[in-house]
Order: sequence, then structure tokens, then C-alpha cells
Amino acid sequence: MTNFEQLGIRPEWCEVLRHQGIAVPTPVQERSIPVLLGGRDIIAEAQTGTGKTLAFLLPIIQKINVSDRSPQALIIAPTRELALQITEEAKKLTANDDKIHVLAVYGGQDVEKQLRKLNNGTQIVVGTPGRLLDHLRRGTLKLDNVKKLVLDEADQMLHMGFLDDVETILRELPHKRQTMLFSATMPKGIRVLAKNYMKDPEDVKVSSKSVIPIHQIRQQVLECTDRGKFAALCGMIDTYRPYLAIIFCRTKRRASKLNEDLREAGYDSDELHGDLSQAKRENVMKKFRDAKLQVLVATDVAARGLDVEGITHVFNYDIPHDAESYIHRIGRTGRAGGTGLAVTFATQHDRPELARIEEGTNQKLNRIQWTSEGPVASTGAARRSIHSEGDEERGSRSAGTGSARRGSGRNDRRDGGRSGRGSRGGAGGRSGGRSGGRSGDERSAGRGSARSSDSSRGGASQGRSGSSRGTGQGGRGGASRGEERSSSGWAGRSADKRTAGRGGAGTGRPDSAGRGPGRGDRRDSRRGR
Ligand SMILES: Nc1ncnc2c1ncn2[C@@H]1O[C@H](COP(=O)(O)OP(=O)(O)OP(=O)(O)O)[C@@H](O)[C@H]1O
Repeated sequence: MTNFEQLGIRPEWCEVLRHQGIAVPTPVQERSIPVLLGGRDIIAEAQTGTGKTLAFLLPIIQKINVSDRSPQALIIAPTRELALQITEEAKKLTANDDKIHVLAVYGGQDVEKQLRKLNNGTQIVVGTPGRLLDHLRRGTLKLDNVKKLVLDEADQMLHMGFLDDVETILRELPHKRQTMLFSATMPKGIRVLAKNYMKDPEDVKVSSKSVIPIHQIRQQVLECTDRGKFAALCGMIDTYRPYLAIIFCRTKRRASKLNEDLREAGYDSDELHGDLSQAKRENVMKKFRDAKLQVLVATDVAARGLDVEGITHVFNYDIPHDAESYIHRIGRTGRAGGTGLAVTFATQHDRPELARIEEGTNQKLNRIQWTSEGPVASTGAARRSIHSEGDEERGSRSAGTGSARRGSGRNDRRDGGRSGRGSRGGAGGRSGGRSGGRSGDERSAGRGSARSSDSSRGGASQGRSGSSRGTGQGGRGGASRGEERSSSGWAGRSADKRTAGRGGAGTGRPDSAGRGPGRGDRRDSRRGR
């Protein structure tokens, strides 16, 4: 098995990775890192959640000239959240190296503060196009020394809406530079366009049968009416009990309204979209990352790149308008070899979009309907409960459908399992307890009555094995699906840790009495975290 050192990464950086529990390169890392260390331009396309960020960060960091404090690498991302996330990841890598400085430059933040930091000398600048342009126009950002440029989510950056800004920024960059394009989707037209800005780029396409990691993300289409949507969503949350869920809406207003309705109905929800202040956006993301919030209602601002551990469910409350958007949205779950469930709500009016998505992703999606009994498969003459269907098709692998629906106490809305990534064998991670896994009882205190008293349902649990991870988030208990390994085998997790959690809460598999893990089980599993 290849390791990072064999790819050309220096031992000191490999050591940093090991401390984060990362030992085995993912396929996109394996193929991109040598190309990038060799100085070539690259267009890299690989499924969501497969480690593209490290694929470009490692070669950049390794090549920084530490005696020069001017910007040497520029990474452009489409959203503030993503720019911040990349910055955090770069800072985590360079935490022990006080000669490498990374700065996030994004809108909504105090310009003066950013300026001071820029003037103090920073070699890696990560930014959103608007704010970068702002600094360029003020003359406060000099890019003459930039040798490396990354367009993350490149297809979006080169699409209408961003293209003009990006082109203006590119004009400020030295001609002699290395250009790197990364995304999970790279439509042909964009590839052709991209080559105008690049020199003989190497095409790295990590081939797999599907553009979607189908072994990790289980997908369903929920056929419903506009009127029935909200009730079906509540029913799904109650039944599947996501650890963390993102619900995507088409517009900021719809996201805001849905969040309001969910909160009114007693759900632990908040919103993320462009109408909020930057402070609120950052606060919401922090709460969500810390699992202090179960449900995040968002626009497509959260669709690309966000890597939040523990997202077990994605609900497309409003259908995405195309296949690319679908791929990125549902890719917020099932990351780094973990598993998740993606449910797309579709009304009659959504049929054209649904057809586009199926065509673009080259698959026919499973249809279900919501009934008072819970979800049922809507294909075929005789409707079957999807619980049994899930078991037949996927055994215990399914996220969120392995349960018998026995009622849905709202005081028991979150399953104990954490995202199914399993452990990274994090040598340096904290293994202390995690606050996120509060029991349902705590969460619902004072929230009115539960809908039903029976809590013995198997929900959408994709537990993370009780391992530590170097993110400082602490080890997470819950069930692991240690038996499941990403087909490429890269997931970098130690087998012992992955299996350690097996048999705990949240495998989603009903017990012999047809019940899933009860609340008691889940509480027990949390205690160990
Ligand atoms: N070699 C590795 N072994 C284990 N985990 C890894 C490895 N490389 C990256 N990861 C982790 O995998 C997760 C997903 O990585 P990342 O966010 O870079 O995915 P991505 O391919 O950029 O996804 P997207 O297309 O959604 O932006 C991160 O939490 C990252 O720390």
C-alpha cells in the first residue's frame, strides 16, 4: 500500500498527518500529489469527501519558501465557509511550524483586521473572489509572487457568476505559475474553458463506476405534494433520527421560513444562507460542527465542499436544479468512507429536474412515499415497507431505514451513532468525551410533549467507532460499521478501532423483535465517549 512518503511528502509532514490519524493516501491524493510536486498543472476530479483538500494543500505547504513572507499560494473557493474550512485545515497542518502563515480573506469580515494580518506577511492566502478583488483594487494584496493557484470547486468558479471575478484575479497573477483545479464534478465545457488558463494540465480523473459514492450514500426520492412536504420531513426526522442533518432549500427565504417552522415544531434547527451576518454564519457553523444543533436548513451555500463530521442525512427539501448540484449537496454525507442517507423530495412539478438528475448521475433513484405508517416504497403495484426492502437490499448497511417505525417521540430525535466514517486511528486526537451526543432527553427538556412514547426504533445511525481523531473533536462512541471499508481501501482507519464500536448503538439493523437500538443502548454508547 502506498504511503505519503512514497508520494514525495517529507517525513515531517507525514508525521503531522499521522497525528491526525491519516496514514493512507486516498486515490485522488495518490494520483495528484506526485503530479503537483513535479510542478505540473492539474485538473482533478474525484468524488465528494475523498480528500481533495489535502491533495492540494500538502504539495503547496511542502513547497513554501519560509524565508519569504509574501503570498506564494492563492486558493480561491466559492463560499466563505469553504474558505474558512480550507484555512483551518491548512492551519492544522502547519500548527507546529511558526514560519508558515495562512490567512482567510473573505467577505463580511473586518477589512482592517484582514489588512493587518496580510501586512504581517502570509504565504498562503485562501479567499472568496469578491473580497480578494476588493483587496486587489485597494492595492492591499499583492499577488506578484504567487507561484501556485488553486481553484477549489473549480467548475463553479469558472461558471457564470464567478467567472468574471476569477478572470480579473487571474490577470493579477504571474504568468509563470502552477494552476490546480479540483472538484467532484467537471463538466466537459468547463474542462475545455479551464485549459485557457492552464499550461498542459494533467487530467486526473479518479474513475469509479458512479459519480456518487453509492456505497456510502444511500439515495431515495420521496414523492410528495407541496402541502405534504413539511409533515413528511418531520416524519422523516422523527423516524430516522439523524445525528446531524442538512436540509437544502432553493431560496434564502424558503430556508428561513422552513427553519422557523421546524423550530416552532420543536426541532433543534438553525439556518445558513447569504442573508445572515457573517458572525451569525460562523456561529451557526460552529454549533453544527460541535453537534450542538441537529438540523441545519441551508441554501446551496452549504452544498459545496463543507466537511462536517457526523452528517448522517441530507434532505433535499427543494429539489436541486441539476445533477451537479445534486452530487455536491448529497456529498455532505457519506464522507471519507462513511455512510449516509440522502432523501430528495419531489412533487409532480419537479419531474423535469428529477429526470435531469437521474440522467446526469446515470441512475434510477428509488421512490418512496410518506404514509402515516412511515415510508413505503412507491414503485411496483404492491407497496412494500422500505424497511424490509432496505434489509433485503443492503442488510444493515442502510443509513436510516433499518428501523421499524414505532412512533417518534420528539424527545428522542437523535440517534446515538455519529457519522459512519469510522476511526482514523488518530494518534494525536483527543479521546475525551464529546458534548454533541447529548441524549434525546436532554435535548428536549422543556419542549413539550413527545409524539409517542415508544423509543425503540432503529434509526439512521452510522456511528463512528469510539476512536479519537486529531481534529480535537474527541473520540466518538456509537456504532461503527467496521465491516464496511471503502472499496479503494484508503480510508486510513485502523481495523481494530473500526470494529471496536461494532455491536453498539446505531447499526440501523433491527433486532430480532424488529426493533432498532433503544434509547438505553444509545446512552450507554455515549458514555464511553
Ligand atoms: N488520506 C486520508 N485518510 C483518511 N481521511 C482523509 C484522508 N484525506 C482526507 N481525509 C478526510 O476526509 C474528509 C473529506 O476530505 P475533503 O473535505 O478534502 O473532501 P473533498 O474531496 O474535498 O470533498 P468535496 O468534493 O465535498 O469538497 C476530511 O475530513 C479529511 O480530513
